[in-house]
Amino acid sequence: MSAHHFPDAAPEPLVSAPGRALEGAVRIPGDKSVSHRSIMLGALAVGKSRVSGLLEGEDVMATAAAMRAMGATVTRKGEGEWEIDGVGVGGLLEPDDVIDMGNSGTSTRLIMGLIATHPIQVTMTGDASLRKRPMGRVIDPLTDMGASVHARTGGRLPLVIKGTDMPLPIDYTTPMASAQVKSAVLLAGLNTPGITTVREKVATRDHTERMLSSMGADIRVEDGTEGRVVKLVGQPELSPIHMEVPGDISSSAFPMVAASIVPGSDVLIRNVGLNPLRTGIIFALREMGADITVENERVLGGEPVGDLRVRAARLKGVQGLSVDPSTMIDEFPVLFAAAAVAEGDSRFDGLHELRVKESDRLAAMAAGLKANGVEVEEFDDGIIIKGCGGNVPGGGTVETHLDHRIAMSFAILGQRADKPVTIDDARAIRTSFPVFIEMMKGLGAGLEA
Ligand SMILES: O=C(O)C1=C[C@@H](OP(=O)(O)O)[C@@H](O)[C@H](O)C1
Ligand SMILES: C=C(OP(=O)(O)O)C(=O)O
Repeated sequence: MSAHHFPDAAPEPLVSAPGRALEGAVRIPGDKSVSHRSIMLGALAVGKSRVSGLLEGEDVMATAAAMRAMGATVTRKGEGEWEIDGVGVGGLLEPDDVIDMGNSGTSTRLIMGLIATHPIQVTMTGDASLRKRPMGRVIDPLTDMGASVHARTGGRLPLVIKGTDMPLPIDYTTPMASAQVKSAVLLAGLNTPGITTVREKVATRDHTERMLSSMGADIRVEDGTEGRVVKLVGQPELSPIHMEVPGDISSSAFPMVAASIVPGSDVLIRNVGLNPLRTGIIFALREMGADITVENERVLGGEPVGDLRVRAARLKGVQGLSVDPSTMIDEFPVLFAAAAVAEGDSRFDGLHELRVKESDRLAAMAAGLKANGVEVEEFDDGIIIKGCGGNVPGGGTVETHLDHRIAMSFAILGQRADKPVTIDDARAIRTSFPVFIEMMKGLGAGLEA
């Protein structure tokens, strides 16, 4: 059960200080984006889906609970082994209580898409972080398709969404680079007669498209001069999924940065998902001088995977990246930690989306870096970080604002701090990477709960 069910429960601080050089091989838990989608789409298939390597973090468990509340049978068979008995497209039932999405934006926005074109009414809520996040970006297109939504001011949770029994296909251009918005519209398009079209100026992660295609849906993706166009033919019969979820590259980013910045480190990260719309962090770190090699490339569950070997390197600052931010959107906080240790200043921009994640990640990183003696300048859509060219001073306490990525980023930064870095509350780490602390300690990191 997630932390917000115990609002009075004590926070769990974490102290990070240098350990030894990081060494060893690890297998990162399953990809969060793929895990969510495997449960949602398994729930809409006809028959029994089997998924292994599922991420058993709180966010994915929120998705599982919601799909159960809407009639699917979602069963844990063993560690990471799950079975989903689908109700078929159009078969979702009205839950008899509020559904609680915890800390998870992906669960909320994608499931809103599913509800929008089923004739059911659902009340959704979430934790203090999720209740601050904007849902207008999905409310707008889902309303065009026929759903009605009553949300709190600013399109915020809790909200009531009433799906339509007469859905209309739409041709929608996403106003911001967001795989969640794209996926919400495509999932709504599943129970909509005709062709639903989503256009994006820059391509975002395409796990929904890949999984739907593997399940037999008629879905076409075309890249043109104005970006990417995805067309889905509605009301398919989806065959069940049988897949192994690749390791989460977003989680891998933490040991990747740690091994890069701790002198003498040499780490092998096995089985990492290398979908080209997710690999920005590898290129960004290499632009800063990191030593990362990809070995043993193969395909798993319709997604490319490989092993990453990361050796310590002297990182240098960068003035803007040549990498598209949407290919590494969740990895910026830990990249900022790398920039704080690097030699020379770094400037990152075009990152307005970071302000609407589990926390305002530009503000939270700027505050935490400053508290630990790093000079930064935060601006509207980015940040300038003055690299320390080695250890950061440290000694500060970081406010995580219920944001797992902020907590983990500072746990990594503490590995190169003169004085320990204190994280006010590490509980949010369970949303995406429950074994993080244990795994990092196993590699040699100095972390004390
Ligand atoms: O579709 C997904 O699984 C996700 C999309 C991204 O969000 P946006 O679509 O808001 O950019 C990302 O930040 C999130 O962690 C997962
Ligand atoms: C932004 C994230 O997730 P979500 O939007 O699903 O809460 C994340 O995991 O960094």
